[in-house]
Amino acid sequence: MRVGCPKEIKNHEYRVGLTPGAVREYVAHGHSVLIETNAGAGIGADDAAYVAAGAKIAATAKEVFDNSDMIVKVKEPQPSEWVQLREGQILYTYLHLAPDPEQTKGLIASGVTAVAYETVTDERGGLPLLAPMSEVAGRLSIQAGAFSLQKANGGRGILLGGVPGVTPAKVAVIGGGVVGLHAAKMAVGLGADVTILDRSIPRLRQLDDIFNGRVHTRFSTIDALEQEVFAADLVIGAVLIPGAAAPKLVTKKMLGGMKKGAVIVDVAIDQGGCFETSHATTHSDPTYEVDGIIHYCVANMPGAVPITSAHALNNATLAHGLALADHGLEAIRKDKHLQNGLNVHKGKITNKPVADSLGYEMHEPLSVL
Ligand SMILES: NC(=O)C1=CN([C@@H]2O[C@H](COP(=O)(O)OP(=O)(O)OC[C@H]3O[C@@H](n4cnc5c(N)ncnc54)[C@H](O)[C@@H]3O)[C@@H](O)[C@H]2O)C=CC1
Ligand SMILES: CC(=O)C(=O)O
Ligand SMILES: [Mg+2]
Repeated sequence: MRVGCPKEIKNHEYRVGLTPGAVREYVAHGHSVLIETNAGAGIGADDAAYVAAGAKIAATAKEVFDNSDMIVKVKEPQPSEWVQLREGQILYTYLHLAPDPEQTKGLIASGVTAVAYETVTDERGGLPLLAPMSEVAGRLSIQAGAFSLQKANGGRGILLGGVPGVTPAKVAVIGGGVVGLHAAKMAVGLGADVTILDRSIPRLRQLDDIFNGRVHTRFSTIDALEQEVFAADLVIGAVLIPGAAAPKLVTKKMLGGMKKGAVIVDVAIDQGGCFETSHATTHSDPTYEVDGIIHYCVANMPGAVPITSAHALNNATLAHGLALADHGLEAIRKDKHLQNGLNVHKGKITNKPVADSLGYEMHEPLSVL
């Protein structure tokens, strides 16, 4: 198969869909790989490194889109990209369609077969292609929150860990999945007073075991949420209902009960966000204020640390990527986890949470493939 990888064009997105190491694997499987010039610059991989791995270099994104049977990317296609996709081509990348009706229309119109990293599943009920970026974003969320809490950055002016004789800041993490776990690890490491809220009691048990008393866990009711959010200096939004738009758990009214200068980092923003007042921001202008509360809502947080993120992402995407390149649509037909990843095929929506969120008819993957 002809596999292509354009340079990412989203704001401050420095990751790349294929690292040179991944290219070498595709080439070893007999595929040809076309990389847009400078696609790996953000991770320190120049064109020569890709040529050494067996790729050919394309001068433009158009050349990549025109000459590839499968496009491997990181972020959801931007408008200038989705018009270059076509029927018969496979798109393998993050999509986050539920909160993005425009992109969904673009992908439907293109006829492309789009596999979304974030809805591919595994045998243990996890989301293996989302998990590495959730690890990164969870860890980054505390760095972003700590920075935003500094007075000069609009925050309350409190140090997460305090100092001897002064109590630490309170951090509330809403959603104790992968993002929540990694956010809590960093916050605990910095010495903060951390509470994790989740709706899953088995998950709260697991977290209690992992942290061995170093975090508080709370079942997430409206009451519990309100109490923790009102008490917090930093709130991390980390809930997920796979494929679906995030539930708005913290309302605008609740901001009134929070401490002035408190910070929220809504990591779930790529699924629309779990704060009513969240809207997506970019790395160039990551925060804004509503009712005295600083909001950080960057939808591609891992793009800020592309060396870590691109390698972690490629580790996770390689096996299914090779299966798609080796077997084309047959790879999806014979793997229920790739069927869960299929969001759009030949103009039809094939993922139920996406269809339900946006009001489209749902088509079972096997009925359209
Ligand atoms: N902004 C960014 O750059 C990035 C955003 N993300 C996003 O972060 C979000 C979280 O991802 P993961 O941690 O991997 O998901 P996950 O599935 O591992 O964890 C989500 C957790 O939320 C919990 N939950 C669901 N509904 C809840 C509710 N009403 N109250 C409390 N907890 C609830 C679930 O029980 C689960 O434990 C996703 O939207 C993901 O796409 C991930 C990576 C990067
Ligand atoms: C998951 C996601 O949105 C990201 O890594 O940018
Ligand atoms: Mg996004």
